[in-house]
Amino acid sequence: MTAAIELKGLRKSFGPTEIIRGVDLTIGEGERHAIIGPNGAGKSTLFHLISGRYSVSGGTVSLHGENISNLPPYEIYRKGLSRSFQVTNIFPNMSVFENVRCGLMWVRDYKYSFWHLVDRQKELNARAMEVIEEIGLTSRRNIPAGVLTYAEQRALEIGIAAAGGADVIMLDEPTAGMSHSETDQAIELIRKITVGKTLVMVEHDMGVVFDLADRISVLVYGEIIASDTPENIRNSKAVQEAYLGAEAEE
Ligand SMILES: Nc1ncnc2c1ncn2[C@@H]1O[C@H](COP(=O)(O)OP(=O)(O)OP(=O)(O)O)[C@@H](O)[C@H]1O
Repeated sequence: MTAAIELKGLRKSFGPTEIIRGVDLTIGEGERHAIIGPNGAGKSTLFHLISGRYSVSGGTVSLHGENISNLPPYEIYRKGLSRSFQVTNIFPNMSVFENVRCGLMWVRDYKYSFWHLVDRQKELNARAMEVIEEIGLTSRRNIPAGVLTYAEQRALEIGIAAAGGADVIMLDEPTAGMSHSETDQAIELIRKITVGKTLVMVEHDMGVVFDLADRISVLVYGEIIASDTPENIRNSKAVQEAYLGAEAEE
């Protein structure tokens, strides 16, 4: 298996408290991988360590075999890893179209000269329209993004995360706060938009996780206690005791 992401002995402390306590994890290219675990297990922290928002206290993060530990997020992005945020980070006063186009301008290896931009106007516009079509917002393309419904904003955000051509997409709780039908639509969108890419997501909704993920890692108190197929995770006694069982009892 070729690794899209490889974590080796990864550690993160905040002051004296160690939150991520030696994580080893390999996520294969083209895999859809979910990270689950109880509240406070360190899922978001792990997410931020991979995407470069937090510096690592120990160990390494590799992207396609290259050590990216402690690189700034924009450099990691240029190397092909794109992430969304739990809180939407679109520009509310800009139109849907402009938001997507803006995301596209960050395509890795893109040259940021003005003339280069002008040259690529048509190509950019056409690609932006394709992305908007993919996320089902064609009829909403000219309205300010801030006017979209919550679910539409999340779809836009997922579209922007994928638009730049990154081959590793990280989504933090992509269906949080959605209704059942919105969640179903989001699952389909994520499936569609990540074809041929690697997906890493943190998600609380077990329906989403078991529906989308090829493999699931279970993080408990900063350690991965299991990393396996959905079926094996569902049947794992250790996981049930540490996490799923505890949830079922709630
Ligand atoms: N910047 C920070 N400074 C200090 N402590 C932090 C920081 N970020 C997270 N923590 C602590 O690390 C622990 C893990 O938090 P984290 O948000 O990574 O967990 P999580 O598994 O994502 O939780 P949840 O499912 O509730 O979102 C928590 O005890 C939290 O208080």
